[in-house]
Amino acid sequence: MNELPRNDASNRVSTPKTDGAHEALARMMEPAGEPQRAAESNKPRNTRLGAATAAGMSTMTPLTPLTGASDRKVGEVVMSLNNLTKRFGQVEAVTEVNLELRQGSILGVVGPNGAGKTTTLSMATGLLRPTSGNVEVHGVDVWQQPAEAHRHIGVLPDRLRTFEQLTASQLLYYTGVIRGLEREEAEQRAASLLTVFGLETSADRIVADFSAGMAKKISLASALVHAPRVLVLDEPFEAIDPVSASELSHILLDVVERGGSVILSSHSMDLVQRICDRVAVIVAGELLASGTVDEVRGDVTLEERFRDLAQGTRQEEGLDWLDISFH
Ligand SMILES: Nc1ncnc2c1ncn2[C@@H]1O[C@H](COP(=O)(O)OP(=O)(O)OP(=O)(O)O)[C@@H](O)[C@H]1O
Repeated sequence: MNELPRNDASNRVSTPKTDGAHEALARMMEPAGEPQRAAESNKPRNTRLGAATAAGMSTMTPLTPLTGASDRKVGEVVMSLNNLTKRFGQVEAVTEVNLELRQGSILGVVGPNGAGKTTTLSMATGLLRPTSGNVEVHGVDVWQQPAEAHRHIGVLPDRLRTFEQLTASQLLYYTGVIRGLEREEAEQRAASLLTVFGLETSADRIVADFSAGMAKKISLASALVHAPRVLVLDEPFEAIDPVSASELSHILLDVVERGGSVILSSHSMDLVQRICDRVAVIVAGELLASGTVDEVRGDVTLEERFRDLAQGTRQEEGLDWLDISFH
């Protein structure tokens, strides 16, 4: 059983004992050729996974106890978006976006509504064909060798498309099998992921009956089942309650500590600032800033920087006419 954090400053670095789920996630995320990392999974860690969900709910302070993202050591480039452009008829949704994701990094993509975040991430994962430009993951072109590329990528798409008439447990199992896992391995991983995401008690429920947040969690679990090296997550925190958001943050931190890499979009500057080491700001389809969070925000908060960049393209318009309604 996990040791639960106390509701004081001492829970900023909790030291949970590892449980079966944690071990399973460790095994799943283990990059080939680095067996020593598995042994390290027994060390006390600044992470909590789903097994303590219920008991932790009353005591966790969402989004506070995370280690400094800016100190994160990142490695080689694992995904590169090269001159990506997408046109929908007359609309140029994305214009020549260049981005790199490095191993062990969490890259946050931010931008106002309609900026082109989903379009960019959809092109990155092979869901949407670029008008021009290309995407490589571990040196494999996503559009030229889709099967090979998809072995490396786990995707949480914007609009959840899933086999929702399956139970949660079936969905994870079949996703694992489709992704090439042996049946027994798929079964084990499905059980582990249900625990990691705190969905054990909903294992036999039909996914169509899940709430928006639960549906997001099961989709995220599905994205992890084949232990991809790169996770591409479109708004993973949308519709997630603060406690689950905190747990999800820790899961993502666990993934990158184990050698994975994450690119995610979010509207929460606070969250991006806390868990991402790098950030990219897209406005009106163009990449206006990218780099470490500190580089991008400069001497203001990320939110202020974001507002400056986003408002630079927007016309001021008042609602003076609305006064009439209140007279
Ligand atoms: N299938 C499509 N057909 C036509 N236009 C599209 C299509 N998909 C996206 N667009 C347009 O491309 C632009 C970028 O949309 P996108 O969904 O990538 O923005 P976003 O940054 O993800 O927005 P949000 O934060 O609101 O989710 C918008 O102008 C949108 O209307």
